[in-house]
Amino acid sequence: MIAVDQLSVTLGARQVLEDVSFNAPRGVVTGLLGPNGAGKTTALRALLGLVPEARGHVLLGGVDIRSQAAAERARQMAYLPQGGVVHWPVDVETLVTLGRHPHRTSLGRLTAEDRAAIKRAMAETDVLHLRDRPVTQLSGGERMRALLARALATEARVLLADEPVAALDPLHVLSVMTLFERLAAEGRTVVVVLHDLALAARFCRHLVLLDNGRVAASGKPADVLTPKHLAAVYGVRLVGDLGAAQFDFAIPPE
Ligand SMILES: Nc1ncnc2c1ncn2[C@@H]1O[C@H](COP(=O)(O)OP(=O)(O)OP(=O)(O)O)[C@@H](O)[C@H]1O
Repeated sequence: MIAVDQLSVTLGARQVLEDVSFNAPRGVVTGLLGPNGAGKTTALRALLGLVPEARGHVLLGGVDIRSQAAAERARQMAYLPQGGVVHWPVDVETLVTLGRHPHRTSLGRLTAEDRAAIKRAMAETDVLHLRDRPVTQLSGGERMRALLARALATEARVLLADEPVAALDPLHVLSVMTLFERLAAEGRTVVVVLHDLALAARFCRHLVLLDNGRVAASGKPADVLTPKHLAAVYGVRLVGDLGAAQFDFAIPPE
């Protein structure tokens, strides 16, 4: 669904991405991995067409994103940026409503479809009870969930999420990753930047491992998260099996 072909980005004097090629298929969650500074955020921003310095091609459903107007891209691709910073003291529901902006032809009244998408996104991220709270007064994890709700409210066919679970507690990590799995199973393309390798092994059926601006490995988790790759890219030794954690968490039944 997304095909990245020979993407290169030079920022200032620094080559941040070099001949990066990978696919993010529909129907599965793709994990974008790599150490700090490997180029993950730059790659996501280039997928969105937000890096003017980018060379190479990003195809969405076979169409080069450069041939699409920005408004069309905004309807097709939703983005959750890293860090969860919000400067305006707007309430959560107003923030989530911004996710509908690419669909709206005027700033007039919301349609029933808009309202349903906003409510669904807030329910899926467990922020309905926070809807009237100023975003600037939320905890880091609550704010990240509100920002995720904004991205989901767009109902784009592609979701790009940069470290979406870094600030979340174990239950919300599981519910957000499970939500990504479901969105992918429904036919969307979901790309998630993760640092938690065990989580990547568990929820991502496809992985792209970046190292110093290049693709070190891509494919199935078993082929990417090998002791050799982990040692070469992260400088860590794999102890045990990433797919067989000694203990685990699960979402309790209702
Ligand atoms: N505007 C810029 N000018 C010069 N170098 C930049 C610029 N933006 C990012 N970089 C560099 O590009 C490299 C990749 O940055 P990027 O944010 O894509 O990494 P990342 O893999 O997302 O890292 P992290 O895991 O720390 O979030 C880093 O070394 C960073 O310092």
